[in-house]
Amino acid sequence: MNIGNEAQFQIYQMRLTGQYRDEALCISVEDWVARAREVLSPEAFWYLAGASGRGETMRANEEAFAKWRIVPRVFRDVSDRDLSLELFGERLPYPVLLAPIGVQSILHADGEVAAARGAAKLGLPYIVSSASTMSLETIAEKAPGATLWFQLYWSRDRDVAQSFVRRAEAAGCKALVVTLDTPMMAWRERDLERAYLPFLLGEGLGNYVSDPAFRAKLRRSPEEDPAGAILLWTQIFGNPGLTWDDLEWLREETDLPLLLKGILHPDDAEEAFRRGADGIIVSNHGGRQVDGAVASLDALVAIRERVGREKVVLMDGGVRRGSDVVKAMALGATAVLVGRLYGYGLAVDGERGVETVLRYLLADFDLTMALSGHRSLSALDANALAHS
Ligand SMILES: Cc1cc2nc3c(=O)[nH]c(=O)nc-3n(C[C@H](O)[C@H](O)[C@H](O)COP(=O)(O)O)c2cc1C
Ligand SMILES: O=C(O)C(=O)c1ccccc1
Repeated sequence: MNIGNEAQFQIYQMRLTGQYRDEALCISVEDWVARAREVLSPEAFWYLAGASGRGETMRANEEAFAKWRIVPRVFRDVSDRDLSLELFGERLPYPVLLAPIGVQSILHADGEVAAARGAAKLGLPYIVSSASTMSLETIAEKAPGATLWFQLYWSRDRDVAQSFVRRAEAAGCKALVVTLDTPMMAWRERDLERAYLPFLLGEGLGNYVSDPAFRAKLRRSPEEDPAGAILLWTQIFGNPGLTWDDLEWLREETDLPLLLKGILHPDDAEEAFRRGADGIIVSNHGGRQVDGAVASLDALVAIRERVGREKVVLMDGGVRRGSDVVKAMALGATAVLVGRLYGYGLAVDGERGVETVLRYLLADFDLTMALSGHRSLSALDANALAHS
């Protein structure tokens, strides 16, 4: 059965067999957000839900989807859908990946392991953040079925950056994502009001304190002197001095598919491919960095037009429902990443929450595809849409 019909059936089945548990079942995105808000401290909730500045870009990300409407087609035999795609030689069941989110222990005690396992239940790749609570190796070990990618915060310290790349390869990651929009944190008013930074609590350093190159820079071990490790981290985490020429070093450092995340300008998109990137992720970091930045979906349209049809162009920002995925795909995304959405699932119910919130997103996507007259991703293009 297709995932959409199956999920509907399951929900009604629960009611029929008396297993429907009101407190365990969120359906809409708004339900997940509201429940997450109940279970999380204000600091943790706003860490996840917040943005930079006025939140203009975060809102624009969602509103950009509303500027487009789907124009459904009929008489197209949609009884069986195949929404899979091939990406870097691997088949993905759906064009959806889990975006890197740092310090997931803030959201749930089982943190990244729960999220990676939830993703694995649906066969979706999980992108491990450089700033994960648990080390990449721990996540790989405890979520054995998961397809992992690694997100690199390119450290100012080249030994650490290089060591992270080696570890991503050794842990079996399928791709390397380099995030370029966060060499420093933006002006995040909610976090600043509370003087809240996870790292000050020693959280989010899982990949650093376990790293031989990082440890070699410390006079005393992180176990003996946690404050020393935090201090070093603040000094080497970001690297605002990077330029396009540095990419050559990283490109030679690894044979993994290399994606640049945080691209918004068509000129940068073009340059990325010219310099040997295998893909880009059109993203404004969920509106957490440059407030007032262009919405991801709008940037996607301009970038796809520039780089042509063949290049791998992923996008994230504002993907909340099935129709959003349909629209992004129709506008030229190779696949989309979801960020906060699975964060809410993780907060509400750990592994099961992540699996459920993703299952519902995919169910909605599948049903929207079917009802719009699309049986596969290949036939989906801007012809399927109209401006609202
Ligand atoms: C709480 C939180 C933490 C994040 N941490 C990272 C990170 O460590 N590395 C990274 O590249 N992006 C990070 N991001 C950005 C996401 O990968 C993604 O670009 C964004 O969440 C997409 O927007 P959405 O939340 O609207 O789906 C983070 C986002 C959130 C919400
Ligand atoms: O909050 C973020 O958006 C983010 O990218 C991040 C980076 C390092 C640690 C935690 C989150």
